[in-house]
Amino acid sequence: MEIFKIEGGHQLKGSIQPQGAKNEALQILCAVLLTPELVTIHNIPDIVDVNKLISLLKKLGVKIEKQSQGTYTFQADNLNLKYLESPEFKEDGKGLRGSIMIVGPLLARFGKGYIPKPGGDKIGRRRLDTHFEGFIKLGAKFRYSREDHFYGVEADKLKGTYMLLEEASVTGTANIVMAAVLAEGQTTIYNAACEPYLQQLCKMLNRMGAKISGIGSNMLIIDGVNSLEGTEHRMLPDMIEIGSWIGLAAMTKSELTITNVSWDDLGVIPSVFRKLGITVERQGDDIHIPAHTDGYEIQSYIDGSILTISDAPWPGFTPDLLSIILVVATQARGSVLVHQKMFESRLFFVDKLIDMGAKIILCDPHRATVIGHDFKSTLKATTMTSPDIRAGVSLLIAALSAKGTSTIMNIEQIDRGYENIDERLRAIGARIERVKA
Ligand SMILES: CC(=O)N[C@H]1[C@@H](OP(=O)(O)OP(=O)(O)OC[C@H]2O[C@@H](n3ccc(=O)[nH]c3=O)[C@H](O)[C@@H]2O)O[C@H](CO)[C@@H](O)[C@@H]1O
Ligand SMILES: C=C(OP(=O)(O)O)C(=O)O
Repeated sequence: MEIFKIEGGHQLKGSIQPQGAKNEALQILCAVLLTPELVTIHNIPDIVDVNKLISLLKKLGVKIEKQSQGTYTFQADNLNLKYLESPEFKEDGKGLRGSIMIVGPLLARFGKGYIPKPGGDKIGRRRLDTHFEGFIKLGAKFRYSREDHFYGVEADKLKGTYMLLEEASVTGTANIVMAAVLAEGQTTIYNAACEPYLQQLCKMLNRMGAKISGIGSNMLIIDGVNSLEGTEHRMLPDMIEIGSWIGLAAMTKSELTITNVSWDDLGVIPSVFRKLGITVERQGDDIHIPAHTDGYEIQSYIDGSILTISDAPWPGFTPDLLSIILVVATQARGSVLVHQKMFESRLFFVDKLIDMGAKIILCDPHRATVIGHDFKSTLKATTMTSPDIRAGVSLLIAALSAKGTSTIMNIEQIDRGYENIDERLRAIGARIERVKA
C-alpha cells in the first residue's frame, strides 16, 4: 500500500497542464470495439481506471500498441469473445465504472454484450437501468443473474426506435449511442446527456461513418449504418482536473496557470468558482489564477440570501467538482450551502475536514453548510483515508493548505483519475511524497 505524506502551508507557483479527460477516455476506448479498422487515440491519461480498461480490451483480443506517451493504436479485428464468459472477465469488469460501456458496442457488432456489476466510486446507488432499458428498446433480450450480479443483452439485430430516457445518464447515453449507430433505421434519444465528452464521442463516431445529429443537445437522432471505419481522435483536457487545480490555487493562495484548458468546453465551471470569490482569468486558452493574498469572498444572491452551489446534468455544474467546492469554501469569507443532488453518499468525507478544524454542518446526506474561516484559522494536519476519487483530491488540497504534515491513506482512489499527481504537484512547489506503508 502507498500513502501520501504532505507538508502543508506552502505557496505553490508555476503552470500545470491538465491531463486528457478520464471520463472521455473511458467512452472513447470502448468505441474502438465498433470497427475492425485501426483507431488512433491521442492524449490518453496514464491513470489506473484507463489502464484497467486498456488491459480488459487487450484480453478481449483488441490489438493495442503504444506509439508514444498518451498515444495508442487499437484494432478490434479478431476478438476473443469467449473471454466475456470467463471468471477472469467477471473480476476485470468489476474494476471500474467505465467498463459498462463495452456492452453497447459489443451488442451492436457481435449481437451480445455482458458485464458484471461495474465498480467505480462508492458514492451512493448507481443504477444501470437506463443503459439496459435503452438496449431493450432497440430490440435486445436482457438477463440478469442476481447471484453473481452479471448483466447480459443479446440480439440478432437491433432496430432503431424512439426513446425518452428516464434520466440523462452520461455513461448510459454513450452506451446506447454506441449500440444505435449500427442498428437498422433511425433511433431518437431524448433526454440524452450532452456533456462535452459525449459530444466528443459522437463526433468521433461520425468521423468513423456514423450518422448522428443533434450533438450537444438533449435530443440525438441516429441513422444506423452497416459498418464503421477507423479514425484518429484526441481527448479533451480533463475539466474535473482543471476545477481541482483552480481550487488548489485559491486554497493555497498560490499563483497558478492552468494551460490549454479548452475554455469553450468548461461550461459554468469558471463562473461557479468565481461565485466563491475566486479570480479566474482567461489568458488565451489558459486559466490564470492570481495569488489570493487577501483571501476570497463568497457572493450572496441579489436579495442578500446565502449562496447554494448544486449539481445538475450538463450544462449544469458537474457533481464531480462539488467536493472541491466544499473544501475551498472552508477558507472563504462567508457561507455557502453545497447541495449534492445526484449522489447520496458523497458528502460524508466532511467529517475529516471537520476534524481538521473546518466549520461545516452536514445538514443531511445531500447538503452541507460551510462557514468559511477567511484564513483566520488554518486547517490542522491530520491522517485521513480517501473514500472516493474527488473526496481524495479535496483532502489532498486541504492537506496542502494545512499547517504541519498530513498523511493520506488509500491513495489508489486518487491514482484512479489523476495522472502522476505527486510529481506534477512537486513541479509547482508542493511538498508531497509517495511512500510505501
Ligand atoms: C465514468 C463516468 O463517466 N463517470 C461519470 C458519469 O457517471 P455515470 O454515467 O455512472 O452517472 P449517471 O449520469 O448515470 O448518473 C449519476 C447519478 O445521478 C443520478 N442522476 C442522473 C441524472 C439525472 O438527471 N439525475 C440524477 O439524479 C443517477 O440516478 C445516478 O445515481 O456521470 C456522473 C454524473 O455526471 C459523474 O459523476 C461520473 O464521474
Ligand atoms: C465518480 C467518478 O468516477 P466513476 O464514475 O468512474 O466512479 C468521478 O470521476 O468523479
